[in-house]
Amino acid sequence: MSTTLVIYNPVCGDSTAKKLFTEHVIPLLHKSGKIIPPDNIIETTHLGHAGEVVLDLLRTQPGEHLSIILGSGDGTLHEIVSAIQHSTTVTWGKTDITFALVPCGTANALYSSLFPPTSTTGEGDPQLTYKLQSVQSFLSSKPTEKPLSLAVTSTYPASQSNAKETIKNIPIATSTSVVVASTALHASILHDSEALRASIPTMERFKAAAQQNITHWYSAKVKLLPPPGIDNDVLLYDPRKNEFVKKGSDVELEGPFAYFLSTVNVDRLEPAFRITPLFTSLVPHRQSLDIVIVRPLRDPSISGISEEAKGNFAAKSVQVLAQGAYQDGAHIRMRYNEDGSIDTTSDEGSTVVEYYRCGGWEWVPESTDIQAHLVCIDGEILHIPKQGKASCSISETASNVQFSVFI
Ligand SMILES: Nc1ncnc2c1ncn2[C@@H]1O[C@H](COP(=O)(O)OP(=O)(O)OP(=O)(O)O)[C@@H](O)[C@H]1O
Repeated sequence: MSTTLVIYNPVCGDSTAKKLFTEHVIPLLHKSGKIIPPDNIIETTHLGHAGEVVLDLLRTQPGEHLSIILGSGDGTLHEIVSAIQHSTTVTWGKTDITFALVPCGTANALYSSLFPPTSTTGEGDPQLTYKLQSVQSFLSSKPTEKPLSLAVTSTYPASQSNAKETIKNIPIATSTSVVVASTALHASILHDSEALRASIPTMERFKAAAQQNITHWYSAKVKLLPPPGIDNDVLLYDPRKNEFVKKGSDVELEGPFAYFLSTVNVDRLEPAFRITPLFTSLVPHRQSLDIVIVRPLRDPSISGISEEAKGNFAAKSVQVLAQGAYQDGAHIRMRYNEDGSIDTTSDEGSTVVEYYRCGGWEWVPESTDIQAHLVCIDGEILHIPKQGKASCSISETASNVQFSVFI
């Protein structure tokens, strides 16, 4: 059995989802013969509402396939997937959910990765045409469905052992990303920008949060794990060859870190911010995470950890993001000259960014570094307990449910 649900978030992005759905999306569905009963058209009224609606439907109308026309940003999609991941009281039969995404959010990372803004075609209003591509695929006679990978991240307490048992591997919190799982600068910005929401209601709060954190170096140890399966390796991008090279079955990295961010399903976090560009230019053969790491001690002009060094390095972190990620992903080719300046044309010198492709990661923060204890999962913030750790791994399903997108 197949059910179609329409869900839109009226307050996401610039709050135009309701108008878009009333004037264009729902009439288009009806015109194409997809009559959606009013009870299956939901305007969300509160945080978490979209997840509640989907769980209710899975409980009352268990079926093999559910299509959701979703008008939102990435946050609402994350809520739906997380609600299903957390629904441990119910064992779902094998279920597929396919989303027809209508980008109505602020960033729309997933939509703009699947439909890069330059690909707009067709007649009429180009902006509207651009936004309806996934719905048009849903309505076509042979829709293409692209499976979504999930990145499941859990935080763990410090291992405690006594004579009888060792208490470990019981997560404190778990959340599921369809876009991003990060620590370091990105997690701090998302965390602090929420705290600034009341005093700076505009997007300027992200800039203010970045300024608060740009000089911080995050003390942690990292382990990268291979994708599931036999004979899989952690891969590191070699810009000279423009290919990934094998780095073995696990890779350990010492901090400090300025930047540590992994993505699934996307090459960008907003239309112009291509932070993991290789996801679309060197397409992965299997489900995996792309990770971008910046470790300041790779800079030849920095000999140790000092406040002065942190201040000097801040400009380079900005350069990686502003002249790299915002310039079509140019940061992956940046190298250090001997004096520490950044070169985008050279083939020599160590890379500024380490770009890995792998199946998961473990982040163990230094207990004295409070900021290193934050993890960002599609905008949701998890807190790693003191002496604990965070662990992230790729997954195909959440609670037996497989997700995909009409493309
Ligand atoms: N009626 C509502 N009132 C308040 N919040 C709502 C309502 N409906 C949904 N929400 C919440 O709005 C939040 C933001 O939604 P969403 O992420 O889709 O948009 P966005 O933040 O604008 O976009 P993006 O994630 O692409 O930046 C979600 O956490 C969702 O739970």
